[in-house]
Amino acid sequence: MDAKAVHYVNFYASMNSDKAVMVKPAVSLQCSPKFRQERKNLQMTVSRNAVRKVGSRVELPDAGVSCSYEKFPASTLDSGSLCSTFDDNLVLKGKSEEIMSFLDGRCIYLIGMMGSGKTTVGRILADFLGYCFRDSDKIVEQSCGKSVAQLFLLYGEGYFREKESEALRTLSLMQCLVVSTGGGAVVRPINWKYMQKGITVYIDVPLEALAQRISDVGTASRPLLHNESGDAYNKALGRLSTLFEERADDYANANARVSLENIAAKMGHIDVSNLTPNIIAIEALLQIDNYLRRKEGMPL
Ligand SMILES: Nc1ncnc2c1ncn2[C@@H]1O[C@H](COP(=O)(O)OP(=O)(O)O)[C@@H](O)[C@H]1O
Ligand SMILES: O=C(O)C1=C[C@@H](OP(=O)(O)O)[C@@H](O)[C@H](O)C1
Repeated sequence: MDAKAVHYVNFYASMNSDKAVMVKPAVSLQCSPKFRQERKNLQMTVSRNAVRKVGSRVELPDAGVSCSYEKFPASTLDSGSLCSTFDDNLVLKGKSEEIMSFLDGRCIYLIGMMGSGKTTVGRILADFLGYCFRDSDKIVEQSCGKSVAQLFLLYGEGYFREKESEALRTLSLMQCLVVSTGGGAVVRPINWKYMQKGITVYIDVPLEALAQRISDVGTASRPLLHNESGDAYNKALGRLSTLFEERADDYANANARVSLENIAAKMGHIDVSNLTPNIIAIEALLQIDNYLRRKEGMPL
């Protein structure tokens, strides 16, 4: 049977967090309509290599999914590499411990469009790295005693940008922070200067997924999206597209990039909306590790 007949494979495996042993691997698959009749003849099996512990570090095992059709021998699906869902916390812990000494207290600045998950993912990273989490929008709000939306309304965007730069300057004097920056912080060169002692990580989320998230929660707290006409999803998408065009080159300057499309492709997902904040945080740690290794001339 042609592997392309298989739409996607859901692979689930979990790890016993004490013994770092993967248990209960399971698999299910979705076929294209043309092959649904044949589904009963299709056998899926999951094989796994042992989890390796090197010191305190847990190495992800490879998992193989093979597919046999009626009496034909099993062959490994060629529909892309599959990455299993392990105990995320264990992986986050292992990877954080691994990069901690390389990081040496340097701050991590998360950059990316509004709604890209900088706050959500940032809190997870801070937790596992033993860092403090800071949100530059919140610092501005506390120092001015007004919400971001009020500041835009009362004094305009320029005033907010000044306050945002002040917040980043203050943060640049500190160590061991994960900072969620405002989506537009990247457009001012001075802000890059403030972030340069740390590591900048761009969370790259397709605009359609951003528009979906933002229209789900509403645009009241995001003044740059608030005045468009049309339905919530389309107005968010239109405005995000314009802003992204203006900012894409700035985001590309980040030290590391976390692309949700790349993660989804690695995991065999079709849709980035299936990616949990933990999975994205794991990818962020991997990309930070790669950046630090490249910088030190170490093998990846
Ligand atoms: N991986 C994810 N999948 C689905 N929704 C998410 C994900 N990450 C964040 N969200 C949701 O998207 C919205 C924006 O996330 P947030 O972390 O505040 O983004 P940012 O700080 O970049 O503006 C929130 O409602 C949050 O719960
Ligand atoms: O993209 C932007 O220009 C903005 C993003 C917002 O922060 P989040 O990215 O945290 O939503 C906030 O700073 C302000 O509304 C402007």
